[in-house]
Amino acid sequence: MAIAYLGLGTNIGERYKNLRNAIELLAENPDVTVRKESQIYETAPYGMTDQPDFLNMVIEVETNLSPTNLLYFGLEIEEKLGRVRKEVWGPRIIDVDVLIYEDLELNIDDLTVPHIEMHKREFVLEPFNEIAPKVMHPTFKKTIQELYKDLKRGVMDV
Ligand SMILES: Nc1ncnc2c1ncn2[C@@H]1O[C@H](COP(=O)(O)OP(=O)(O)OP(=O)(O)O)[C@@H](O)[C@H]1O
Ligand SMILES: Nc1nc2c(c(=O)[nH]1)N=C(CO)CN2
Repeated sequence: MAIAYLGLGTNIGERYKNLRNAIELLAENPDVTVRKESQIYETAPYGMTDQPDFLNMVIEVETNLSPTNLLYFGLEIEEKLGRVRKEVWGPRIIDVDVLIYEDLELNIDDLTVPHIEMHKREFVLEPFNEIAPKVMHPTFKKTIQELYKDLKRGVMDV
């Protein structure tokens, strides 16, 4: 069993329901146990700012799925909930990102773990810090709490 952290985001339709549906689908998989859920945060759009506000949260799962299969399962959930991929960073019914998977550092075809942008995103680090401040980012060798503090102070050395 591995511990992994997933970031969920939505800014179209019934946003609260989209998050609940995604968690329900994750929990229905016998190879995934949802262990912790952060609160739900309403966040201003990052990157492409001309789009509706998001609801974001981070969850901790225990899983028998490999990192790649966890990614694929997340993509399956996105499809089931009706996400149509239009533009990178654009509006979405649900986005499931694999943030951290144990202490693995992976850079393979369609998966980079830890998520390549996670340390720059308050909408990820704030909920992550709420449920798992002591988890170590394997590349930067800093805890989530440290990364979150750095981001808030505007430290750009990571
Ligand atoms: N850690 C990861 N978690 C989720 N997707 C990843 C990860 N690493 C690479 N990817 C790839 O990125 C693609 C996600 O594209 P997507 O359209 O969701 O990007 P985005 O959500 O707009 O941007 P971002 O991934 O920066 O949040 C997936 O198809 C997947 O193959
Ligand atoms: N606040 C917020 N902004 C975003 C988000 C998101 O989940 N929350 N996801 C994006 C694409 O991955 C781009 N911008």
